[in-house]
Amino acid sequence: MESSVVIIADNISKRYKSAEGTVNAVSDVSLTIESGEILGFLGLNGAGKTTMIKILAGLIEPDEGTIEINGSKRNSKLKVSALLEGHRNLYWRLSVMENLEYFGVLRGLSAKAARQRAYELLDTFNLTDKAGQYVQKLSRGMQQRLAVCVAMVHNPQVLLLDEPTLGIDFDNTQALVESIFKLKEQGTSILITTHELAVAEKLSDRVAIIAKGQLVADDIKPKSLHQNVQDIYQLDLGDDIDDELRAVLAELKLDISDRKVSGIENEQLYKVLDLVNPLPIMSLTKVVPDFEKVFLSYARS
Ligand SMILES: Nc1ncnc2c1ncn2[C@@H]1O[C@H](COP(=O)(O)OP(=O)(O)OP(=O)(O)O)[C@@H](O)[C@H]1O
Repeated sequence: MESSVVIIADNISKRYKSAEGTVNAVSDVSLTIESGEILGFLGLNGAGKTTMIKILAGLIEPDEGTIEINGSKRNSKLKVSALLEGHRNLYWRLSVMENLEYFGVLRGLSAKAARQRAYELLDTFNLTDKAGQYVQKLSRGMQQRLAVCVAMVHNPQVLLLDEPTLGIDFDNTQALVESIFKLKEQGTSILITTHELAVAEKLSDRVAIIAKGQLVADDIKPKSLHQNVQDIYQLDLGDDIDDELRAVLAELKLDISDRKVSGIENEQLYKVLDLVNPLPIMSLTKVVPDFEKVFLSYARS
């Protein structure tokens, strides 16, 4: 299928004025979201991700630049739906189904159409058995999954998700990742911000990176996110490290505990394996590089 562009953000800038001065939250950012893709939009805290999402969703106006949705300059809030970080747009005293019906009708669906769409979404998000449950009785992770359903109830073309997996447990994160993938398969274009590299890697077709308000990359293949960062290894040994060996390893600036050596860089690996000999090696693991290191590598390059 040939891809087409759904959103074009062209030279967007946004400044905030406060008592301390002016913050350039977003500077001259141009970005596209293509039909049916998941774009990972990554950056450190304060990089400008939420500001950009609010602009794309038409919730705030940029100081400069334009947003084009399906070739039209007019921003349509119905075509683009956003779930902002920490905002669960739910009524706690209503049931799951009542929330979906209420928000569906609010956004222009008939009650019947809202209910039908609600059943489809609950199926996609594995929440069908919770339809009658009060929201306040759901776990945090389920509430978050329902919040994404509510954002999707009127079937927007584009979904913007700001840190959707923040503060939810592993099982709910997995469930949410799978459901987001299903939304993509159903034709929704999605932009997602996350601090979890594994989530970005699993979901994104393409990754864009923003640092201090500026776009530093917009076409990274998720699997090559780590390309500028050295591999780091952890070595687990079958016997205790004695004081003499500990002193030698400490000189290499490694993290050492009784039977474990971590923080080993690529070029140190063979030297470390030589030094620990004859201690038995139980395992040697490549550690996923830390989020900040990956981002700083792009921000600096
Ligand atoms: N309403 C506001 N008034 C003043 N400054 C703001 C406002 N909103 C955001 N900022 C500032 O703009 C910059 C970008 O913030 P933004 O929330 O867009 O970043 P972010 O990448 O989403 O960060 P996080 O990951 O922490 O949510 C930051 O320096 C922030 O302090």
